[in-house]
Formats: sequence, structure tokens, C-alpha cells
Amino acid sequence: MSLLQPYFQQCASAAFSISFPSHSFYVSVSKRTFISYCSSQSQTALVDSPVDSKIAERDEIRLGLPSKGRMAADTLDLLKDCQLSVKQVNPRQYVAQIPQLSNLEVWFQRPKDIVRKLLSGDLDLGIVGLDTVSEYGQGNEDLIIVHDALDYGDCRLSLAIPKYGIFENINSLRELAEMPQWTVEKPLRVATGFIYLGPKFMKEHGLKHVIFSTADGALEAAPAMGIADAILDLVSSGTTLRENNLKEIEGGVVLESQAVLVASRKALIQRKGALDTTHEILERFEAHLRALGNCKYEGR
Ligand SMILES: Nc1ncnc2c1ncn2[C@@H]1O[C@H](COP(=O)(O)OP(=O)(O)OP(=O)(O)O)[C@@H](O)[C@H]1O
Ligand SMILES: O=P(O)(O)OC[C@H]1O[C@H](OP(=O)(O)OP(=O)(O)O)[C@H](O)[C@@H]1O
Repeated sequence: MSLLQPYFQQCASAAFSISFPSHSFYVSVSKRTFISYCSSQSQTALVDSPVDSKIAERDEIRLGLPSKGRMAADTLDLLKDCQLSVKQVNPRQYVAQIPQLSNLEVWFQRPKDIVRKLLSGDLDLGIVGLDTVSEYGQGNEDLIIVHDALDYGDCRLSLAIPKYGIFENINSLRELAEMPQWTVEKPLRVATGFIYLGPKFMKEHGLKHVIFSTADGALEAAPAMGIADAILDLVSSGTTLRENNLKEIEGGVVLESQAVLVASRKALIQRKGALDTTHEILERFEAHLRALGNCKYEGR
């Protein structure tokens, strides 16, 4: 019986179940996500889930890890803390092994490519920020957040506006939306790298006259350069906003993010050994987080 079984029972309606000769498992796609797994002698197979096509044939299970950037070192540290040491022959090689998980291959990729490759079936599991899954996954139902709180990479995707000029007394999304300046001819200009989540958030919050532009970095410069009125970007300490005379506003947080373990639903269902390997990784993560006092599911 898994550690997470009691939690599953609380949200069984959001789950699907599969029974095979040797085991059964449940996967929930609710906000607090997990995999639950237990032994069963059942010979029946019940699949209540959109499994439309076959996955690519290969024997190994593939885990994508960030190849560089903010998440890379912390991800390796987490795995090491869980006694899952990643053996990379040299840093320019993008494939590695974890001796404790013999059927698993690690592939180092840029975070956004990890999400893309989960969707294309070229990876089965990945560790990235929730912001990256949400932006590049675009709500695709094949992506399952297996663990939503790995306790690093904390940040938020937040709307920010200048502290000065016409925005001086604007402190909430509602006040921003009600400004008379934004019209069809002269919409609110938002600079962001999040071109899926940005428009979706504005639409959901009823902001009609908005136009987006995009850039790969240093977005905080856009208002002062006269390129944008607002920015939608990741914030952690808030220093970059402050240094650029920008402020967050009430109701302007699109998403709270941290590192998550994400899986391809198809891979979990169809790839031999994927479920056991995922369960093994998940239990190690939970044991580690519990030891740190950060296990969300403890006592459930
Ligand atoms: N202050 C922060 N700014 C940006 N990302 C942060 C911050 N704090 C945590 N993160 C996490 O780190 C991830 C960014 O990692 P990285 O720097 O590798 O990405 P990237 O620059 O978007 O990738 P790429 O170089 O492929 O475009 C974010 O997706 C987020 O989950
Ligand atoms: O709240 P803070 O702790 O100041 O962090 C936020 C900043 O960090 C990220 O930029 P990054 O350093 O990745 O550089 P970039 O602007 O080139 O993306 C993000 O895009 C913000 O600019």
C-alpha cells in the first residue's frame, strides 16, 4: 500500500484506475496530485482515461532533467539526497544513468524541451518548474503532475506595472482593468515570455483591451524603454522588479511555481516498468521531504 493511498481516497472522483494481473494503480489529476499503487490479484483491465495512441517502442524509461539554468544543480542535489546519484560520463554528454534505477535513462534537456518531449513521447518523466509545465504543456491532458512540491525553484508568475506615472495609484488588477486608457485602438501592452498563460489569464479576468509582446529576457526594461505598459514574468526575491521601479499588484499572480515531477500519462499506462519506476522515485522524494518536514501528505 502506498504512502499516498489515503490521499487518493479523498479525491477518488478525479482519478482513473487500471488493474493488471500483478498490480493496480490510480492517478489523480487534481490540484494535489500523486500516484497511488497497490498489489492486487485482479485479472481485469479497466481504463477510464483518454489513451488514444500507442507510445514509441523502447525498453528504457526516460527521465528528463534540466541541462542548465536555475533548476539544474538543485535537481541533481534533490536526487542525490534521495540516494539517486546521476552518473554522467562528462558534462557535455546529455545522457546519464542512475544505478539504483536500472531500467531508467536520464536525458539532460532545456526545461521547455522536457515538456515538449513528454508530449511527443520522447521522454516519460521529467523534473521542471510548474510554470514551464503550465506554459508549454498548455493544459494537455497527457501531462500528469506526479509530485507538485519538490521544495525548490520557488517563484511566481506575476503581473507588474511601473510605480510611477499613470500607474502611481494603481495597486490591483481590478484598478488596472478599470483604467480608461485601455481601448481597442490603444490596448494595455504587456511584455512576457509566457505567451500561452498571459493571454489566458487576461481573458479569464475580463481584461479586454490587451496586447502582448515577447522577448527572451530582461523584460523588466520594457516599461522604461516605452515598449510595454506592464510585464508578466517570474518573480522570486522581487529584487529585479524593485531595481527597475516596478511593482506587483493585488490579484496579479498568475501562478505559484516550484519544481515538480511530471509524467506522460500514456507512458505510465503503456510503458512496461514506468509505473514501478515512478513509484520508486516518488517514495524516495516523499521520504526525503518528510525528513525535512515538508511532506504534504504526511498523516493523511
Ligand atoms: N527568479 C526566477 N526567475 C526565473 N526562473 C525561476 C526563478 N526562480 C525559480 N525559477 C525557476 O527556474 C526556471 C528557469 O530555469 P532556467 O533559467 O533554466 O529557464 P529558462 O531561462 O526559462 O530556460 P531557457 O534558457 O531554456 O529559456 C523557471 O521556469 C522557474 O521554474
Ligand atoms: O525576483 P528576482 O529574484 O529578482 O528574480 C526575477 C528575475 O529572474 C529571472 O530572470 P533571470 O535572472 O533568469 O534572467 P533573464 O531576465 O535573462 O531571464 C526573471 O525573468 C526575473 O527577471
